[in-house]
Amino acid sequence: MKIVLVSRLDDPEALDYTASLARDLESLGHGVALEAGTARHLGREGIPFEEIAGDLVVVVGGDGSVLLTVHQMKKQVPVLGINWGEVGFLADLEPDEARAFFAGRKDNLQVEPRMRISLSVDGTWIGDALNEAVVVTDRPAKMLRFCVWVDGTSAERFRADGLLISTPTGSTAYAMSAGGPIVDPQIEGFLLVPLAPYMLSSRPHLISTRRNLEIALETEKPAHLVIDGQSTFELEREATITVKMSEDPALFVATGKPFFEKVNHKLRNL
Ligand SMILES: NC(=O)c1ccc[n+]([C@@H]2O[C@H](COP(=O)([O-])OP(=O)(O)OC[C@H]3O[C@@H](n4cnc5c(N)ncnc54)[C@H](O)[C@@H]3O)[C@@H](O)[C@H]2O)c1
Ligand SMILES: Nc1ncnc2c1ncn2[C@@H]1O[C@H](COP(=O)(O)OP(=O)(O)OP(=O)(O)O)[C@@H](O)[C@H]1O
Repeated sequence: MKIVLVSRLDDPEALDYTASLARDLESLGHGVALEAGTARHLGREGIPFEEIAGDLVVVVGGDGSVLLTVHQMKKQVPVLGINWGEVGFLADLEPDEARAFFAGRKDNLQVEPRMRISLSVDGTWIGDALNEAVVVTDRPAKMLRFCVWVDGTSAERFRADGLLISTPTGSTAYAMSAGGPIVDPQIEGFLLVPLAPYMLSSRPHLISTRRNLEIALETEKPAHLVIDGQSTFELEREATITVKMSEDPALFVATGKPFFEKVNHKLRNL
């Protein structure tokens, strides 16, 4: 296989581990390259995220590192995360499991697609999100007003600190903290979770990807949209966000660890 390795850069032990994993994978007969930032830290030449291609990207880091890699790749390549982070929900293997995982496989990796959401603001595409897009006010302790349009019908109008538009993958991240449900990643849907809504009762909504979903910002206050904690966009006053299922899902290598076991083990005692 042609494998690209990405390491988190702020931890020398993760970089050392990545270098030794590169040697192990080469000795198993794989073609190994390093992502440019990782390579620079190891004194080698590498490939920028945008140009990553091949059969597999191995990310040594936590969820932030996996999100960054998926966000930066122009063309999605299957990702396998090795958990060198605090939670590592998206990083399935522990460092001591990686060698046995690769020793048992030459090139028959099973890959699971994970839906992403494609986001446009006032008709211009701004990016795809694997976890979520969150709209937040620029001014602390000020509320925004939102209207949610589903198939041209005004479904909900409310004031809140912000609004999360999450994927099922993101349901275990920010959306969970904001009171949203855990959504099986095999379901395709848009999960809307308001942040501190100003009303007596408000419920998260799970909306089919077959519907036309638009979020209108009905406010004069400055706001930002953040994708996966990676990119931030300034929103014009009264911007309209169009939400679609991306045609370019993220691809994750299936390691055989059941999703609901991970929920139980990794998210119970945070
Ligand atoms: N209050 C919150 O829960 C909150 C606030 C801001 C951002 N976030 C999340 O952080 C993500 C960015 O990650 P980061 O590591 O760069 O930021 P970060 O360093 O602020 O960490 C956010 C935490 O969320 C966890 N996380 C991220 N994606 C997850 C997922 N799909 N399932 C379970 N846990 C997950 C990470 O392990 C980490 O512990 C955003 O996409 C957002 O979902 C959460
Ligand atoms: N190759 C890279 N180039 C630049 N920045 C990187 C790279 N890899 C990781 N980062 C950044 O370094 C930080 C590492 O955090 P990461 O989320 O991986 O670990 P963590 O916060 O300890 O774990 P978790 O998110 O699982 O709790 C993130 O902000 C990530 O975006």
